[in-house]
Order: sequence, then C-alpha cells, then structure tokens
Amino acid sequence: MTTFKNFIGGEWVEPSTGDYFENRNPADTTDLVGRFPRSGAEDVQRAVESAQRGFALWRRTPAPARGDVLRRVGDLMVRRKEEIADLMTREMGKPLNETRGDVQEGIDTAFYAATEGRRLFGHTVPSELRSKWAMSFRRPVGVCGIITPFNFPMAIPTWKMFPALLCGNACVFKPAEDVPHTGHVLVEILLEAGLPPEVIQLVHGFGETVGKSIVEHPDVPVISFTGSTETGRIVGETCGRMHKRLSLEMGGKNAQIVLDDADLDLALEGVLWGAFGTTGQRCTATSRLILQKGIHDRFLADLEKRASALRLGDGRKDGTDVGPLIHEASREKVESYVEIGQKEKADLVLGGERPSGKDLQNGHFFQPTIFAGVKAGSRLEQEEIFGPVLSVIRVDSADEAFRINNDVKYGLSSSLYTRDVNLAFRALETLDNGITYINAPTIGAEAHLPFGGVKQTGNGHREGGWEVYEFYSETKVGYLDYSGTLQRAQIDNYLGTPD
Ligand SMILES: NC(=O)C1=CN([C@@H]2O[C@H](COP(=O)(O)OP(=O)(O)OC[C@H]3O[C@@H](n4cnc5c(N)ncnc54)[C@H](OP(=O)(O)O)[C@@H]3O)[C@@H](O)[C@H]2O)C=CC1
Ligand SMILES: O=C(O)CCC(=O)C(=O)O
Repeated sequence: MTTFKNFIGGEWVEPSTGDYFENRNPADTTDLVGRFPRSGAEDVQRAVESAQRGFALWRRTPAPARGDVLRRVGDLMVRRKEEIADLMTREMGKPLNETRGDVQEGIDTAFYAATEGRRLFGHTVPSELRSKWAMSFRRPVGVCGIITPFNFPMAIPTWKMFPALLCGNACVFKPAEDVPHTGHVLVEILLEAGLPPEVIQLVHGFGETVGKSIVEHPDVPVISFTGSTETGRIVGETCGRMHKRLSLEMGGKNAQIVLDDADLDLALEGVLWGAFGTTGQRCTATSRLILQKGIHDRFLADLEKRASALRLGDGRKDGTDVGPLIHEASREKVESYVEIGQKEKADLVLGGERPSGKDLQNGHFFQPTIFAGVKAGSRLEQEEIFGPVLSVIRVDSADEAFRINNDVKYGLSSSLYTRDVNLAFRALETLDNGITYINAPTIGAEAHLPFGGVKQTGNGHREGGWEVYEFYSETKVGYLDYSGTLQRAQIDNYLGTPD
C-alpha cells in the first residue's frame, strides 16, 4: 500500500496537516488503493504562492513551445494508456473499455491543445484611421483553480488543464477525493513532459477544505468547476462575490426520444449504453427514455430483456458490462429514488435492488433499474439521480416528447431517434440542451467541439472546442499608429483630409 504526496512548490510533499485519507476500490472495498493527503488551507496557500511564480515564467514561454509540452503529454499518455485505464478502473469502478475511452479523451485533448499553440487566434482588422494598425490578441489570466468530479478522472481534468496551460496560465488542481490516483499520474505525466514544476500544483483532499480554500483564495482569479449543481451553486456564490472568472459544468437529466419511425435496434443499443454505461454516473447519462405510443410496448419489452442480461461486476474482469457506484452514499441515494418512484406509483419493471451475487457483496453495486409509466413532472422524472435508473415516459407525439425533454431545470444533452430528416432539424433547433444527438445516444462528446449545457447545467461557458480557450484567456486590444500625428480630425470625419 502506497502513501501518496501532494505536488506543491515544485516537489512532492507531505500535507501540512500530517493527515491522510484512504482510497478504496468501489468494486471491492477490502482493496485499498492507497493513502492520499488530507490537505488543509495552509497547503493551498503554499500551492497558490508557488503557482504565481510558475505563472510568471510560463506566461513568457511562447505558445507554440507550450503546445509542444502538451504534445509530449499526449505521447506519454498513449504510452501509459493501459496502465492508467487499469488504475482508474480500480479506483473508480467503470469497466476497462470505458476507462480506456476516458484516457483517450485526455489524449485527444492534449493533441488538440498542442495545435492551438500555433493558432490562439486574435484578429487584425482595418483601422478607422490611416497609418494605424488595429488588432486583438490573447493573454493568460493567472492562477486557475481546477476542481473536478469523480466520474471522468482523466478526461475532465484534461479538458480544463490543457487549455488553461496552453493559454499560459498556472493550475492548482484538486481532483475528487474518490479518484486521487488518476490525478497523481496526470501530474506525473505533465512533469515528465517538461512542464516547469511550479506551473502545476496538486493538492489532494476534501471539497469542503481544499476545494473551498482554492475557491476563496484571492490570488486565484479563475475557477473551473465540474460537479453537482448543489456544490456549483456554493462555488458560484463565492466567485460572484469575489469577482472571479468561473466556469461551471453541473448536473443533467438527459432524455433519449424514440419516435415510431425510428430504427429500433439502433435506439435500443443507444439507450443501453446511455443509461447504464458508467453505471449511470455521467452528467450526460440517459436518465429519461421518451417513447412514442406506437413503439412503446415493444421497445420496453426488448429493453427489459437486454438490460436484465447486463453483467454487473469488477470492471477489471472480462465480461463485465456495469461496474459499481462510486461509494455507499451514492448507492443509498439511488435506493432512495427507487422508493420515491414506488411512492409516485411508477411501474418498476427491472432491478431496484442491490444484487445478490456472492462476488458483488464487497462493492457498491446496484442492479440496472427501469421504471415505466413515469409521469412528466414527477420527482423521478425531474431530479438527477446519477445512477443506473432509467425512467420511461410514454408520449403521443414528437411535440409532446420535445416539450417533456425541455421541461426540466437541466439542459445538457438530448437524443432523438427518427428517420425523418425534417424532424431531426426541428429537434436541433427546439430541444433546450447544449448538445443534441440524432440517432446516437446522449453520451459521446468529442474534444474539439464545445461541451456544456444550458439552464442549471452550467453558467454559459463550455469545455472543449475553441470556446474553452476564450475562457482561459483575456482578449487584449492593441492599436499602433505610425502616422506621427495625433489624428484628431479623422475621429470627427472618417474620410479625413486627403494625403
Ligand atoms: N456538466 C458536466 O460537464 C458534468 C457534471 N457532472 C456532475 O457532477 C456530479 C457528480 O460528481 P461529484 O464528484 O459527486 O460532484 P461534487 O459536487 O460532489 O464534487 C465535485 C468536486 O467539488 C469538490 N467540492 C465539494 N464541495 C466543495 C466546496 N464547498 N467547494 C469547492 N469544491 C467542493 C469535490 O470534492 P470531494 O473530493 O470532497 O468530493 C469534488 O472535487 C453530478 O451532479 C454530475 O452531473 C459530472 C461530470 C460532468
Ligand atoms: O459522455 C460524454 O459525452 C462525456 C460525459 C462526461 O464528461 C461526463 O459525464 O462527465
């Protein structure tokens, strides 16, 4: 069993508190992954001071050279992909094919960031005046606080840190306490790739202490947070009061809509993956399935059959389809929603219990669960559960489906299965989500397009794509006048006097 350290001030150090927490495998809690620092405010203070020094150096490193570091990061991740996937599954639970995908997302983000080092575009535009240049360009902002959730231990930190670093910022990184090992390896890789040590700080610990201290630190002008809407609201209040730049990526209640004309086999594959992949612990997970009346009964019967065949187990073992939930509190939350569903008189057609298998007793497993006859507006239909629970809603028409899709407080992802191209385009316009998939599940974002949602899913910023580079940089405008005169007259009269 290994005891891990923080990375602060350019070296691996013990926490000032002298305290550690245990990280255990959610598929088998007798398996101790390691002990990680339970850091305090003093560690954050040292990390921010060091990051400021790192920032002073890094901001002066040319952007293409910063991009080269990130390209090497991508190369190293390719080399260590299997190892990282394995350790991620051990600490987080999702099966190896999914953790490989998580690492791949980090690799894609690294290579995409590397190319941005040679773009990071500003604009050069014609000036209103003669002999004058007018342009905009991008500058870094400062020390960025990076606070991430447990469900994508590699992808989400890379979505945040790689663009932040490419833009010339320094980062103070606090991974979720449930997945500190993946965070540790990511920092190892950044250092091995040649990132100057003080540009990255890793402070392990709990949200209420380490996360809060980062958010409240006056010398951290940028916070990027992904997590629950409840925690995001707290973070947002502080950042608003302190006038910080903040990116929030929060909850979802995503729907897959299947219309009567859909390719049903395709839609079935989509919902199985969208609802039960990552044990439903994706912000983009399909937690509502909206079925049009003509195909409702047939589709539900097929879904029940397929979902009941999914194999729960240790994600590191061959043949496992669905891993455990991240911890006991998540399992209890899922159970509480099963109770809520029953009280709301929804029809429990599958699951709803802890599995009985002998080899599943040491993990936080829960059966894939399906409720049918769920009413629009009920708690089951409205609230984020973050577990393997799917609510099925029957509708008469596409318009009713669209209305129900939109009638929740979240707006991350949606999916429509239809063969009607006109309806597909109408859905793209009508559905109130940051991302809409046509004939594909609610999951599967790509690194070079903006990722994020509307309403209470976020605050208008996006991860990924070009948009994230705007978040991590300031636009500055430069004017250069070589006329040698103060061109006042031309301000009053654009035509000015002829040369
Ligand atoms: N829209 C999006 O892109 C995504 C959204 N999510 C959302 O994340 C949630 C699940 O992730 P989960 O990890 O449980 O989310 P949490 O909100 O519990 O935690 C997210 C991070 O915030 C930290 N934190 C907790 N309290 C505070 C605080 N007071 N101040 C600062 N930081 C704090 C946590 O620390 P600690 O280590 O103690 O947990 C963790 O690192 C779901 O709601 C899901 O929808 C997930 C992925 C993507
Ligand atoms: O499924 C995706 O597209 C990405 C999902 C994700 O990042 C998340 O759920 O946290």
